Formats: sequence, structure tokens, C-alpha cells
Amino acid sequence: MGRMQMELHTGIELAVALTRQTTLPDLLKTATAQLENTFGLTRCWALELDLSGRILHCSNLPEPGEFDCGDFSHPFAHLLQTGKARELTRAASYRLDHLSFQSLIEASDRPKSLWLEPLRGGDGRILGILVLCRDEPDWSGITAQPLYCGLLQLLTHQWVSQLQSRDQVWQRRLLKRSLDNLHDAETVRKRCEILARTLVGPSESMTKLRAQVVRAAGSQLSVLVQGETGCGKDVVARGVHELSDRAGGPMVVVNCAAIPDSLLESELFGHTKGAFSGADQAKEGLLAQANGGTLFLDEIGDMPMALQSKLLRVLESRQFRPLGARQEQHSDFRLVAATHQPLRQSIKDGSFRRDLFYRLSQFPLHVTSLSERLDDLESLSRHFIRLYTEREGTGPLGISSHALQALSTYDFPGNARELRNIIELACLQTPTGDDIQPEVLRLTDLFAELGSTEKHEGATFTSEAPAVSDTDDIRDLKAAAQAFEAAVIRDRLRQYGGNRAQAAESLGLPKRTLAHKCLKYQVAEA
Ligand SMILES: Nc1ncnc2c1ncn2[C@@H]1O[C@H](COP(=O)(O)OP(=O)(O)OP(=O)(O)O)[C@@H](O)[C@H]1O
Repeated sequence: MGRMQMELHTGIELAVALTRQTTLPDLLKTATAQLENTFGLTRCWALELDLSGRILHCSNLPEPGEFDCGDFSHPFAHLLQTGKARELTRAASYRLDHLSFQSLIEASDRPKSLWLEPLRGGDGRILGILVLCRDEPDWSGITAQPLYCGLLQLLTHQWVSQLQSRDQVWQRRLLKRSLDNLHDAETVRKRCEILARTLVGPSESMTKLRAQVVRAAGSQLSVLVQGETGCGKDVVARGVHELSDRAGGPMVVVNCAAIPDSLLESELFGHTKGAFSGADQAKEGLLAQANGGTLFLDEIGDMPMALQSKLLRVLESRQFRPLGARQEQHSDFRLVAATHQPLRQSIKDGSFRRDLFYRLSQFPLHVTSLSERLDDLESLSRHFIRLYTEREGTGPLGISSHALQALSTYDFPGNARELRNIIELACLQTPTGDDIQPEVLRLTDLFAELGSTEKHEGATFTSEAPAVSDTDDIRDLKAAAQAFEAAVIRDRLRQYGGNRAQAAESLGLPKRTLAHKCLKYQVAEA
């Protein structure tokens, strides 16, 4: 092979290697290695100029690998300014006391001569500098060679295209991120709209709550819903499940207050046949049933301490052992818990575990009381009228402004549940197609009624509770209050012919809470 052919062959090989590089650092590494080998250099460095046009970086150099060329006495600063290649002798390099420059000289084994070559892109912008090191000071023998010029040309071309594709990748990433954000905001907005059909209310706090529910649903975190009784915690918990990617799975609801303590553990964990007397069949627990879905522990504040520790362990590993079983089981569930009790106080009182509280409230949600968001009264009332009409097939048209005015003077100790009861009772007394009027609103606050005959404008307050006329004999307030509660429940059950669901609804209580109270006070079905 002749010399010309050899050079051509080498040139093509080098060019192919350069064009194969897919990142800028790889390209610079390959190019400097090629220049070292082809032209017998002791070292070769490629320094990349950053966007500020002041700092040169070299990833192959040991620390600091960065040259601040803002100081014009720096040899590279001069080069960036003029854009012209130049030689730097060892003697001259000794006089330059820039720390980073001296470390480059050191890393190059103090060569006799340096050739500094600025590289420009097509638009004239300087891309960086090549530093060629050699102990022979004859640079023209190299820089005049067509192979050297060709390599530099190709390197410059590839360098520009690497910068462009890096820029494109960055642009694409930026675009994707903005699209994701947009998409995110759009998804949240749509989901909030869907949720507003069941979790009704235009008030600011309800609007914020819906956005939080959507966010909570999108995560896998444990959710703790807190708020007064009847304010909509159950609706919130269902929202979390239905808007999550577990919506296709089961939602298992456990009311910790309604299941006697002695049964709660076996209900949750399940048991094997013969695990305890009476366990004549194996039974799958609610934890296992919630696999792939959501476990909703309502009234978690009523969970006995011993069970709280067991639940904590389950939450840490999602592993549990049914009563009487040898093997542990796994269940993949998302936990949503709710309570109307102030858990922080329960922690202070020693009736609720602090560590469990933190485990449960990874995503805390608070539902405000209805009296603090009276802006929701109208939408909620119309929502309850719609539900009544759908269920009964007929009902009022709507609600008059006077009736709404009357409602707004009441403070709803039973929250949205109480409003629902009031509206449903009013629906019964309103001719189909009419609007609900104030006269049919039965605004009854049992507890305010004790010893009070207060009347609110436009609405009648009545009490069906036993009159507490003589309180002189009371020596134990707690016992007296419980006796009163039991009497009210007994009364109401009688009134609804023993129908617990109706009695519970009329008292603003969940059915299971009523069942629990019946058990506690030994109130027999009417
Ligand atoms: N924002 C709301 N939108 C529509 N319905 C609601 C809303 N809030 C409450 N409700 C209705 O009010 C009633 C009581 O609500 P829910 O059972 O969710 O209350 P809760 O806070 O879970 O009560 P408890 O503390 O007794 O368990 C239900 O019929 C529910 O559908």
C-alpha cells in the first residue's frame, strides 16, 4: 500500500470511529486519543466551552478540570478572544500561575511545547479548545497535514451535531415535562368534576378537599379522614377508592365501633377451622378480602389497643396470620381509615398508639363541619332531593329560598347527615312538583332542646326526646346521659317499628354505631 493510500485508509478509519460516537464526552475522548496516536503527541485534551462563554470544562482531567477564562491573563482567555491557534512553550507555561492551568500542565507531564487550537462551529461560535502536548516544538509539521485538518473538520461537525441533539433531547424533555404537568392538571380537574357528583359542595373547603382526594387516590399512601360525625368521611373514603387504580378491586368496609372487640380480630384476620370454640368453619378475614383493593377502617378511634399493635405490624409488611394458622398470608391493600374522634387527644390519653397514627395518616384529609361551610347548603339540599326523587320515583321540584334561609340559621350538629334527614322528611311532606317550604323543615337539635324552648325564625324546633324536667336527682352525669341516650334510641326504634336503618338515619348515626350502642345499652329491638 502506497503512503497516500495508507493515509486515506487511516483517515477513513478515524472518521468512521468519530462518527460512531453517540455522546459528546465519548466523541471528545475518541478524538483526543486519535490525535495522540496519529501524531505522536504525549497528551491531548479537549476542553468544552460552556454557555456562559467563560468556563472551559474537561471531564478527562483530574480536579478541578475547569478553567475560568474571565481573567484575561489566562492563556485560554486570549485564545477565546482572538479565536487563533498558538503555541505555548514550557518556559512560558511556567510563568502562568493559574492553578487549573498548572494542574493541566502537571497532568501532561510538563511537555516542552503546547499547541492550543480553538475549534469553531459553523456559526463562528467557539465550541472549545484542543490542547496538544509534545516534546518536539515543530507544530507546523502536524497542523499543515491534510489528515490533521480533516480530522479537526470532522470533529467540529460531530461536536455541533452532538450539541444539537443534546439540545433536542433537553427540549424534548422540557416539552414532555410541561405536557405531563398540563396533562396532570387536566386529569386532576376532570377527576374533581367526577367527584363533585358524589362529594357535593361548591365551598372553598370542599373544592380543596376534592383536589386532595384526587391526589390521595393517585398515590398508594394510607389515608386518614377526620371530621365530625356525619360530615361526609364515608363519601370521601369511597372517592379515594373509586378514583384510584384499585377501583376495579374490592372496597372492604369495617366499622371498628360496631364489631364487638372480641370479634374484631377474627373478622379482620380470619381464622382456621377450630381456631377457637365456635370456629367450626375456616373463615377468610377482611384483610384478605381487601387484596387488590381498599380496606376502609371506619371509626378507627374505637379500635382496641391490642389490635392496634397487630394492625401496625400488618401495615408494615402487609403480612398477617389468621387466628390458628401457621402460615402468614399477604394482602395487597390500600388503607383508608376514618374517625370523628380527636386522635391526637386519644394519643395523649393513652388510648391510641402514636406510631399507628403516623402510619395511618400518611395522607391526612380533614372534612370541615357543615356549619363552617354554609355555602354548600343549597347544592347539598338539591343533591339530597335528587337522591330522594331517584329512590322514590317522585318528589319535590326543589327548595324555596325561604327554606334555604331557614336552613342557614341552623348549626347542624349532625352535619350533612342531619341535613339529609331534614330534607328527606321535608320531601315526604311536600307535594310532588312543589318546592320545599320552611314550614316542613323539622330542625331538631336534641341536645340544645334540653331545657330550652328556643325557636328559630321560619322553622319549628320540636323534640321527641324524653323531657328532662327534673335534674336535681342526678348524681352521676355520665350515667344519666347514657340513660337518656338509651331512652332516645329505644323510643326511636319503637317509632320505626324496630327498623334500625331508619332509626339510625333519623338520629344522624351510622347503622353500625346504633347497633353498637344497642349492644352497649342492651336496648332490645322494639
Ligand atoms: N359532601 C357531600 N356530598 C354528598 N353527600 C354527602 C356529603 N357529605 C355527606 N353526605 C351524605 O351525608 C350522609 C352522612 O355522610 P357520611 O356517612 O359520609 O358521614 P361520616 O362522616 O362518615 O359519618 P360518621 O362519622 O357517622 O361515620 C350520607 O348520606 C352522605 O351521603
